[in-house]
Amino acid sequence: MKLRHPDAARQISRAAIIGAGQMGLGIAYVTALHAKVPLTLHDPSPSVLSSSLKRLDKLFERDVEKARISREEAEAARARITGRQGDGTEGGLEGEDVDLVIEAIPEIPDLKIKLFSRLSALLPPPTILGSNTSSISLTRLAAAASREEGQSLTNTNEGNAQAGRVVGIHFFNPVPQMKLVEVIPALQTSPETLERAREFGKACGKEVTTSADSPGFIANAILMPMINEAIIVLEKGIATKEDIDTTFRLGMAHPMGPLALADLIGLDTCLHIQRVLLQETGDTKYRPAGLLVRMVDAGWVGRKVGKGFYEYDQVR
Ligand SMILES: NC(=O)c1ccc[n+]([C@@H]2O[C@H](COP(=O)([O-])OP(=O)(O)OC[C@H]3O[C@@H](n4cnc5c(N)ncnc54)[C@H](O)[C@@H]3O)[C@@H](O)[C@H]2O)c1
Repeated sequence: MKLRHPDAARQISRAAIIGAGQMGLGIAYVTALHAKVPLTLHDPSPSVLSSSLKRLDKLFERDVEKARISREEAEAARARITGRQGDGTEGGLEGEDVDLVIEAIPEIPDLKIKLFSRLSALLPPPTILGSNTSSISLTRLAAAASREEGQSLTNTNEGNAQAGRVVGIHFFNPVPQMKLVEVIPALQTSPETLERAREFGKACGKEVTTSADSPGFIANAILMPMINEAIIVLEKGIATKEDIDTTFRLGMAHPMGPLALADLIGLDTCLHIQRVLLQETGDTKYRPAGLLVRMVDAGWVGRKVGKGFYEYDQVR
């Protein structure tokens, strides 16, 4: 493909990923293996960080055993990943020559807004500030990046440059297997940033789609109401969880049913997304199912803890 913008040709030669949960570690995997970009993987929780690095070792080992990659490729990719405790803004990234940051922290607007505001103060443009958000407005995150000590830089050259390098780079779970990246420009995103994000997605071995900055973008605007409805059908006692999932697997040729998929995504993440959709649209069709809220209250948030709608032996 011909690059339209000279800046878009700038290589990503160093990256940082913030949040080493299920998405952060998957993004680290494809960035190191396919895009061949060295990176630091940050998480405030020492236990999450160490279990994610162990999980990465296992993922590389599994792909070598399955002859998907050679041992040399696996070792070279693993050597590109360094774990670092913290959220990247407390001495983790200062002065680092990073071309791209992708955050994969929880789907909570205030958390992401604070992070973008801190990252923008730390890493000047043209470092791209990417978000793996499933539903939160990139335009809001870009506005947070163009604020300094609470003051808006909107429509100044500096503010435009700060906000123009923010973009949504939305990977799918599990990242090593799923072949899609949804790229979402904020209203402020520059064409160069958009093109570099698309090129990065392709370098990670993914097909890239583009969505406008609208609640839930393409994927979750459609998927989350479906998952929520499946939970409501279960809650009303219309069918068992197995029969709901079987309906989608065998009746609609989905690889997994909506309740099993909700467990894979994480019920906490589903609830956060549903709340963002409700808040952003004001449309009560996005009201989260009561059972979803109760399950999250109970801490039964899916595969990552071993229990959601189903039970799992392997906990991350
Ligand atoms: N789970 C999915 O299927 C899926 C798919 C696509 C996108 N996403 C999006 O990816 C993001 C992460 O989701 P996940 O499933 O990996 O969640 P997760 O709960 O597995 O991981 C989140 C990680 O962020 C860390 N964290 C918490 N607060 C932090 C902070 N302030 N700064 C830095 N790190 C912090 C946590 O320790 C945790 O390891 C969310 O925005 C989610 O919407 C999730």
